[in-house]
Amino acid sequence: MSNPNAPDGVALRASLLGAVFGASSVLACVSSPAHPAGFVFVALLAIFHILEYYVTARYNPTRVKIDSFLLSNGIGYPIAQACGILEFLIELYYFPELKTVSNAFYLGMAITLFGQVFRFIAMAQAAQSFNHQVQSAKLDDHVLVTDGLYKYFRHPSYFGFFWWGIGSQIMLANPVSIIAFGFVLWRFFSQRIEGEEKFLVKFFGDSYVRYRERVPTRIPFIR
Ligand SMILES: C[S@@+](CC[C@H](N)C(=O)[O-])C[C@H]1O[C@@H](n2cnc3c(N)ncnc32)[C@H](O)[C@@H]1O
Repeated sequence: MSNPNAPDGVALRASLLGAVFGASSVLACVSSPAHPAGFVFVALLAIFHILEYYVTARYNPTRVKIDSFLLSNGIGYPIAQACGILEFLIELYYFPELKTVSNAFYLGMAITLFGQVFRFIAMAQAAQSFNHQVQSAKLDDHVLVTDGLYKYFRHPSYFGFFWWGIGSQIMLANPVSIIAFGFVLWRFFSQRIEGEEKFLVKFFGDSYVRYRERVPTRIPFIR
């Protein structure tokens, strides 16, 4: 069986993501100053995956593994990101004026960065209770987290990623993907939260039921 935390596998992924981040950042600055959104998007995507591993390693070191980069996160995720990039490229070809730097670019980038920081803080605050795979059996060190962002948002890391995804499509000025990402992410988190909370009620009983009554998700239309 292959080692889920093989140092060579970690080093390879970290270096490749770092190289993608560096190259896209340089290209965003030099190669197409009027249309940097595609390169900025790739740079932010690389940073997202680097931080998924970094925050897990820093705040949840007993659970970190190669999968913490979230690079093999089911087929739906790469398909969705590829569709966003494809829409961007098609519209860049046919309607280049749509993709020039505008207020939407800055607004989208700000929303994406906000979502990134939010998720980072949530993962750090949940620490060993955070797990990229929804747990169906309670581990000994799994405690109910109700402080920090969790005091005001019931699922802050999902809230952060929800806005990361929508913000990235606003930044790319992708009208179709803004709507598609909003719908797909909403449906995904709606179902995931429902399933996750069944286990949280099983693990923490009344404490979780009371917490759920008190604290909303703040993801639109998911109480
Ligand atoms: C990917 S993490 C997401 C955590 C949370 N849903 C969020 O968005 O910040 C999934 C794991 O977090 C655990 N979890 C979710 N909310 C929790 C809480 N308030 N306290 C402790 N563990 C929690 C679940 O049991 C699950 O195994």
